[in-house]
Amino acid sequence: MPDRPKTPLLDQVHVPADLKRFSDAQLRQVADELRAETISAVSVTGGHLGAGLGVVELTVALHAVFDAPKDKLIWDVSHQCYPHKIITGRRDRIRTLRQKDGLSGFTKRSESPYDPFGAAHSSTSISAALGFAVARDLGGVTPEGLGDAIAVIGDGSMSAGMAFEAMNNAGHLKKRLIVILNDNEMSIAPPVGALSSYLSRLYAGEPFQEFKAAAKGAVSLLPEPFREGAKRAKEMLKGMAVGGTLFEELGFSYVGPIDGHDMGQLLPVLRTIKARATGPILIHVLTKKGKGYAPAERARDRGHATAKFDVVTGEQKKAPSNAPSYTKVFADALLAHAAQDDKICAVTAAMPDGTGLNLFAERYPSRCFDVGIAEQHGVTFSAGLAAGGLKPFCAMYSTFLQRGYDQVVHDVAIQRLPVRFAIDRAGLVGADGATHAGSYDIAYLANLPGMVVMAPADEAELVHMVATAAAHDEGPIAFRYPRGEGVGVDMPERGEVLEIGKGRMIQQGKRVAILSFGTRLSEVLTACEALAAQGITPTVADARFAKPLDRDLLLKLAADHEALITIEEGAVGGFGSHVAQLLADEGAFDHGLKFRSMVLPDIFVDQATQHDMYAVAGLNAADIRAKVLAVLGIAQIGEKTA
Ligand SMILES: Cc1ncc(C[n+]2csc(CCOP(=O)(O)OP(=O)(O)O)c2C)c(N)n1
Ligand SMILES: CC(=O)[C@@H](O)[C@H](O)COP(=O)(O)O
Ligand SMILES: [Mg+2]
Repeated sequence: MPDRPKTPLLDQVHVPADLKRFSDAQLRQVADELRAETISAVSVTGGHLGAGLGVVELTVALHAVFDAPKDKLIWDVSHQCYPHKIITGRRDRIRTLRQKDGLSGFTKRSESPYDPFGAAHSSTSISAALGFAVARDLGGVTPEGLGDAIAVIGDGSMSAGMAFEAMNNAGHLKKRLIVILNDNEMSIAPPVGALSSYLSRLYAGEPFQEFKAAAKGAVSLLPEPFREGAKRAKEMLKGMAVGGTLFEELGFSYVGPIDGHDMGQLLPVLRTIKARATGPILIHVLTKKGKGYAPAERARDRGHATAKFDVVTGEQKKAPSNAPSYTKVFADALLAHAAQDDKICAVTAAMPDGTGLNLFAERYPSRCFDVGIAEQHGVTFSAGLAAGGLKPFCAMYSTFLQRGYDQVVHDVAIQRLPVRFAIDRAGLVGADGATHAGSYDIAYLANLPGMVVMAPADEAELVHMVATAAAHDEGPIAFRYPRGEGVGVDMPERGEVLEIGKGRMIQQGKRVAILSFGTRLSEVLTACEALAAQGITPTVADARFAKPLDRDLLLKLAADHEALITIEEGAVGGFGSHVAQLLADEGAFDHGLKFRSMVLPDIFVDQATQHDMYAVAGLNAADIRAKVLAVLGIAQIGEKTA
């Protein structure tokens, strides 16, 4: 077991109230110990390291000054919440982070009263905090009471429209509300966009102590030692073109920037604001992502997410890979098409590395657009690019595309614009858990008129689907693929354009047919090997398309077998539902066809390995085999037929 750091003061902190006994000097030491404990814990679990290290001092200061759980501390995205978890009664389980039956890697209401609001998708914290503030003032009731509402939001997350919708509303409502802008000049990748440049201009070249306190009276919110500097800063501000910060224009008092690693600044500012704030206030805190751990500070992503690692060397312990990831296969295939067709361009919403578009950006910088955390804009921007005659590949994680759904419907589908949706992280994703599961895209896309929806069974199929999407100019088209490695099949030299709406036969069998959509096909084939030992040979087909369906293939499978099973890595309402609808409409059930649809269960599956999550979902080879036996009425030893 790796050595645990010595943490004499932190050992005395079981709940945040324990911090109140400490002097400011001791709180500084608690922060140091908390940083060491965070590094130690993440070294054995892996996870989001850099963001948490950047807010260690802020976490201690907030909990020392405010009174959680009565005061509602809401972490945006909440990938920075590990230090918060350690000092809110979960230290004993911190080395179970992101594992099956362990602590979630994000805040979660069901996990602790100190997590008043769950998150994992970004830019929700100000809206939620404003809701708490209004509930407090209108006599709302929670078991812990309702005090201050404090949102901590990063500079990357601040770029999303939703954050500004909340600021706009909060400035209007004028409730006491505290927003802490944690500005580390980083998103997952270096942040992009005009807001990022604006934030940099707010503090460029000035010492932290010279607060730009709000022209509208925030100077009075500052503790004495800071007032003089603040007044000087205010004078300076008057001379600047901005005249006041954007946040002030939105109705917030603005305090900052302050050094988020200096408890000597954090504690007095927070105490004064707690004592005096009346309306909405934004505190601009400057931090370093990865602070205090050299390998994270040095890393390109500032230690945003890491595998397990050696604390001394920082070396990550990654399992060797046997096949390229789906992400890399997509990225390489897209590059090959982009080399032939200069109309191809690519859009990512703050996930260049995660979607593989970092490679595209390197090769074709003028045709690659990182729009920041702005999925709604990213989708409609892609629609505009398509309307303008380009061929945009809008690459987003399934779970984040949810945020741009109206744009998919209203701006893309209704106008039949040929946006190519490359949907990564489809299905269950593992350690990030339910918030990041790509469970719904088949259902929410396949119901849209004119939308083509594909899923590759393996990485070679993905290459064909990229080619198919590149060639498809008639309307929107989507292909979805999972997190992680492919299955290790031979790769085609170039992608082949698939016939829209046509599936393929994999093996001919009898009695039961299994129609797979996506990468469960390898589990189906494993199940078939086990069934072969029992003398059962199912027919297996790969649907390739959930929309449009291969009507001929479906009707043939229905006609030639006594049972048909569909399987997909998606929630109910997707592929299987569309198959059932078609078969019902065609009368295929009128003569006794047995039909089963294997989909994700109607629960949010908690984090575990992808394999274990699929076991919970009942979509692994053993479950498929059991389903085949059950539908054929062949009881397994110790089991009933279904
Ligand atoms: C809606 C949405 N899109 C994308 C992401 C992926 N994501 C997680 S953290 C992150 C960067 C956040 O940057 P910032 O808010 O500055 O926090 P930092 O990591 O710098 O502390 C991104 C893009 C997300 N969680 N939610
Ligand atoms: C917090 C967040 O949303 C991202 O950091 C996410 O965890 C990335 O997931 P991948 O590891 O699948 O890229
Ligand atoms: Mg940031």
